[in-house]
Amino acid sequence: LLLIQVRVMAQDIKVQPSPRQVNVTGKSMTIPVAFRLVGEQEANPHAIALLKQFLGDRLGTEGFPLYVGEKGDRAVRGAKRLIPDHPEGYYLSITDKAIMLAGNDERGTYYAVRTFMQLFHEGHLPFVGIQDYPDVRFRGVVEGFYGTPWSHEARLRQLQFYGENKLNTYIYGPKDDPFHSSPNWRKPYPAKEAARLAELVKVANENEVDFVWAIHPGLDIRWETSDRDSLMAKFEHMYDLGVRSFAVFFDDISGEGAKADRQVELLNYIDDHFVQVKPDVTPLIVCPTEYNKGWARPESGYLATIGEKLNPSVEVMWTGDRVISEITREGVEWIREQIKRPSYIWWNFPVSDYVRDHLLLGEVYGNGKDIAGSISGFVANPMEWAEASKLAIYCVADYTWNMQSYDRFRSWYRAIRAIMPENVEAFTVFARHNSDLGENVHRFRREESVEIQPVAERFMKGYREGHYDERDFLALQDEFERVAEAADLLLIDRENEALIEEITPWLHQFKILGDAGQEALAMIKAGERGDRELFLRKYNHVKALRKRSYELERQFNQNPYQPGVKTGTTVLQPLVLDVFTEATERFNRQNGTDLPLLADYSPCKLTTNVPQLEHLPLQVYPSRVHLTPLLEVVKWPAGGYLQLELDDAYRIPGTRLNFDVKGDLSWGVMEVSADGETWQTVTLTRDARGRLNGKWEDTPVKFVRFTNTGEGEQQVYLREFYVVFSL
Ligand SMILES: CNC(=O)C[C@@H]1[C@H](O)[C@H](O)[C@@H](CO)N1CCCc1ccc(F)cc1
Repeated sequence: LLLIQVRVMAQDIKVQPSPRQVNVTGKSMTIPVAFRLVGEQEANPHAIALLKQFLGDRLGTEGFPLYVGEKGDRAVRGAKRLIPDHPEGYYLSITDKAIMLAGNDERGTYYAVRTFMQLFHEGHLPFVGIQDYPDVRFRGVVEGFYGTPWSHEARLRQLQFYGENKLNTYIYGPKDDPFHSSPNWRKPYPAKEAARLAELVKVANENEVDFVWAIHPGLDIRWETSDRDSLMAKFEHMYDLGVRSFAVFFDDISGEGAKADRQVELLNYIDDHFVQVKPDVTPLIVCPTEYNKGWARPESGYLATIGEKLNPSVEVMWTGDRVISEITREGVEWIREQIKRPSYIWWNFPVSDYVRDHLLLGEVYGNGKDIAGSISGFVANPMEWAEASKLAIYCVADYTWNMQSYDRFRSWYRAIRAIMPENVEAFTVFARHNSDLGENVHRFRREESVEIQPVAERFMKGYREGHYDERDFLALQDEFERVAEAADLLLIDRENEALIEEITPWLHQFKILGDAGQEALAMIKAGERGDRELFLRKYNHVKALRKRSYELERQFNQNPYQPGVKTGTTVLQPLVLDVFTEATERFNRQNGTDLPLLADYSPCKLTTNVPQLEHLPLQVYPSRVHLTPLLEVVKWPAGGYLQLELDDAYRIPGTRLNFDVKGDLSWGVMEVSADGETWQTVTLTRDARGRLNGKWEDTPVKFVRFTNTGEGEQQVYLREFYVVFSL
C-alpha cells in the first residue's frame, strides 16, 4: 500500500452538506485497490448496498479494513464514544490503519457512506475524522403544488437525489391528484398507480427517504364514522403498499372540513388507532387550515385548539408569517407558542403555481440560521418542473443539515455543478436571470440579475443624459452575448435531458432576449453614427424578435392562470425595451420619422364608439386580453359597440362578459370576424353567476365585438370582459 503523503487541507474536504466537525491530519493515501468489508451482517443493508454499488469488486474479503455498522454493532464497537448521540448522526474515520463508518442509527451509517463517497478525490483518500449530524430532524420536499403532478420517472430521480444529499423526507401530496384529494381520497389506487407508489416506497427506502403519503379530505369530508373509516381504510391500503409515514392536509379548504375540534378528533383517532398501534409508522403530520400567520384568526381559537387538544406526537406544518414567506426565528417561536410544539415547516419555495410563466432558479436565502431549535421539519414545496426544482432543493439540503455553515451563494453554485456539471457556466448565466417572480398575488419577490443590474441602471441613466460610459455599454453587450450563448449551449445539452426538456421554452425565450439585447445596443451605435440604413435594420430585427417572443408566449406553457414563458423580467427585458424606446425616439427626432415604438406593439387594439370606453386600458397577456373593469355605470347607447382587433387570426377558446345586469342581454350581440367585413354571431350562455360565456372554435378570427343592437341606451357595469385566444 503506497502511502503517498499528499497534503490535504480542511477546505479540500468537499462534502455537501457540510459536516459539523471535520479533523484533518493533512495527510492522505492513495485509494486502496481492495477493501476488506467488516460488519456486513449487522450494518444497515441499504448502506452496504450503496458501498457495494460504489466500490464494486474492490470490496471483498481481502484488503484495507473497512468497518461499517451502527452504534452497538461489533464492527464499530471501538468508535462507541465518538459517534454523535443524535438521530442520523455518524462518525467517520480514515487512517493509515483502517476506515470506519459508524452510524448512531441505521440512517447515520448510510450518511457515513454518502460522506465517504464524497471524500474520494483525485485518486486519494484524506486521513480524516468526522463527527456529523443534521440540525433539522425531517428534511426534504413536499410535492404539494397545484398543477401537473410530477411524473413517476421524475419522482424516482428525485428520491435518488434526496439520498445523495441527505434529505430524508418526501411528502406525496399533489393537489391535483384525485386519489389524494376530493372526491377520490376514499378510493384505493387502481392497480397501475398502486404499483407505481409501491415502487416509489421501495426506492425511497433504498435512499433512506421516508415516503410520506398525504391525504387531503377536507373539501368534502363528513364528520361521521363512515368517512373516518374510509380514511383509515385508505391508510391501511397505503400501508399494505409499504407506506410507513402519513400526513393529513387540511389546507385551502373552508366550511365543515375546516373545524378545528373536528379535525383534532379525527387526527387523534388516527394517531391512537393507527400510528401508535403499528410498530413502524413515523409520527403523523398535519397541515392545518390556518397554516400561516397571515391567515391565523386568534378569535377563531383554531390554533389554540390544535395546541391544546392535538396529541403531542402529531407534527404540525406551517408556511411562516404568510403563505409564501421567509422563515424567521421570531416567526417560528410565535407559532411554537400557539401549537405547543415545534412546527414542521412547509416552505412555499420554489413553488411557482401562482407565477407559472416564471422559473425560480435563484438562491435559497432569507430563512433564519437560528431556527433549528424551534422546528421539527423543513420541507420545500417545489415547482411542477421537477429537475429545475433541484437547484433550490439542493440548497435546502445544505441549509437544513448544517444551518450555521450555510452559504447561499456557495451552495447555489455547487447545486449548479451537481445538476449540470458539463455546462456550469451556461446554466449559471441562465439561472441568474430566471429567479424573480415578477408582480404576484403574494407579493413575494426574489433577487435577479444581481451582478448586471447596477451596470444596466447606470448605463440607462447615462444614455438618457447623453453621456454613458463605454465600459458599461461593453459590459451589457457582453452579458447579452453570454445570454445568447448560454441558451444555445443548453439547448443542445444532453447530460440532463429531462431538465432541458422542462426548460426548453424558457431557453428559446432566453435566446431571443440575448439577441434582442445585442441588437438594441447596436441601434444606439447606428444612431450615433447617423447610419440610417443600419439603424432600420437593427430596429426591424428587434421588432421581429419581439414578435417571435410573443408567439412563443402563446404557444408554450399554456395554462388558465399565468400562461406563457417569461425570462429576465426584472432587469434584462426592461433594459431592452428602454434602450429600444430611447434609441427609436432619438432616431425619430433626428430624422423626422415616426417609427412606432415597441410599447405600441400589442396583440390587441380596442376601438369603440361608447365614450366611456374610449380609453379603457387593456390587460394584455400572451393568450388572453382583459378589459379593465369599470366601477361606474356605463351608458351604452343604441348602436354602441366595443371592438377588439387581434394582431393575428386566432381561435377563441373562451370569452366572458359580466355586465352585472339583472335582465337578459337580448339587446346585445357578440360577433367575430376574420376580415372586419363579414361577421358571425357568437352564442353566449349565462352561467350560475349571471356571467355570459362564449367561444369560437371555427375558422380563426381577428376581430371580436359586442354591440347594443337594441332600440335604446342601456346602463351596465363592466365587471368583467375578457377574450382568450390561441393559435
Ligand atoms: C400549505 N399549503 C399551501 O400552501 C396550499 C397551496 C398549495 O400548496 C400551493 O402550492 C401553495 C402556493 O401557491 N399554496 C397556495 C395557496 C394560496 C391560496 C389559497 C387560497 C386562496 F384563496 C388564495 C391563495
